[in-house]
Amino acid sequence: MIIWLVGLSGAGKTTVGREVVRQWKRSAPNTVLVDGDEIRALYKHDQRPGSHTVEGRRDNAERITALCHWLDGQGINAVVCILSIFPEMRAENRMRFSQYFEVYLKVPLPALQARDEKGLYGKAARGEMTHVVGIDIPFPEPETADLVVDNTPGAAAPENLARRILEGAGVLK
Ligand SMILES: Nc1ncnc2c1ncn2[C@@H]1O[C@H](COP(=O)(O)OS(=O)(=O)O)[C@@H](OP(=O)(O)O)[C@H]1O
Ligand SMILES: Nc1ncnc2c1ncn2[C@@H]1O[C@H](COP(=O)(O)OP(=O)(O)O)[C@@H](O)[C@H]1O
Repeated sequence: MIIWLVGLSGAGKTTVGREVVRQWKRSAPNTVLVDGDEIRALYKHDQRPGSHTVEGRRDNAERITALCHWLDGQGINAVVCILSIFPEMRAENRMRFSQYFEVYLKVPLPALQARDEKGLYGKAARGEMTHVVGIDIPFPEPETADLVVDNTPGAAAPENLARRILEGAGVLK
C-alpha cells in the first residue's frame, strides 16, 4: 500500500510521515518513508538550477511515482511526503498502485507564513525567492483525498495524526 501525504511546505508532511512509518512498522516491517526532499538529495537533483520550477517538480514527482510503483510491485509499503501540485498525477496514482490512500495535511497559508521554518515564505514575500508553491506557483488543493487532516499548529500531536491516518487506511483497527 502507498500512503501519499500532500501539503504545502511546512504543513508537517515529514513530521507526520515519519510517525506513520514508525507506527506502521510495528505490524509491517516492510514499510519505508519516501520523502520528496530526501529523494532530491539522494540523486543530487535538488542542486540543479530549475529543480523547483513547475517542470522540475514534475520530474521529481514522476521519479517518486516510478520509485513507489517499483516498491509496490515488491510488496513494500511506502509513506510518501511530497508537495504534489499535479492533480492529474494524483489521479493516476489511484489506478497505478495496488492500494492507495491519499491524505491532505491542511494548514492555512498564514499559519505557514508565520512559522516559516525554512524561510521560504519570507524570502518569497521579500522578492528574494521564486517558485514557491502557494505564492507564485499555485497549489490545487486535493479534491479527492481519502482523508483531510487539520495540522494547524497546536491542533494535534503527530502521534495522534499518524494513528488517525493508519486507521483511515485500514491498517490499524
Ligand atoms: N523555490 C524553492 N527553492 C528551493 N527549495 C524549495 C523551493 N520551494 C520549496 N522548496 C523545498 O523543496 C521541497 C519541496 O520538494 P518536494 O520534492 O516535496 O515537492 S515537489 O515535487 O518538488 O513539488 C520543500 O520541502 P517541504 O518543506 O518538505 O515541503 C522545500 O524544502
Ligand atoms: N502536529 C505537529 N505538532 C507539532 N509540530 C509539528 C506538527 N506538524 C508539524 N510540526 C512542525 O512543523 C515544522 C514543519 O514540519 P515538516 O514536517 O518539516 O513539514 P513539511 O515536511 O510539510 O515541510 C517542523 O518544525 C515540525 O516539527
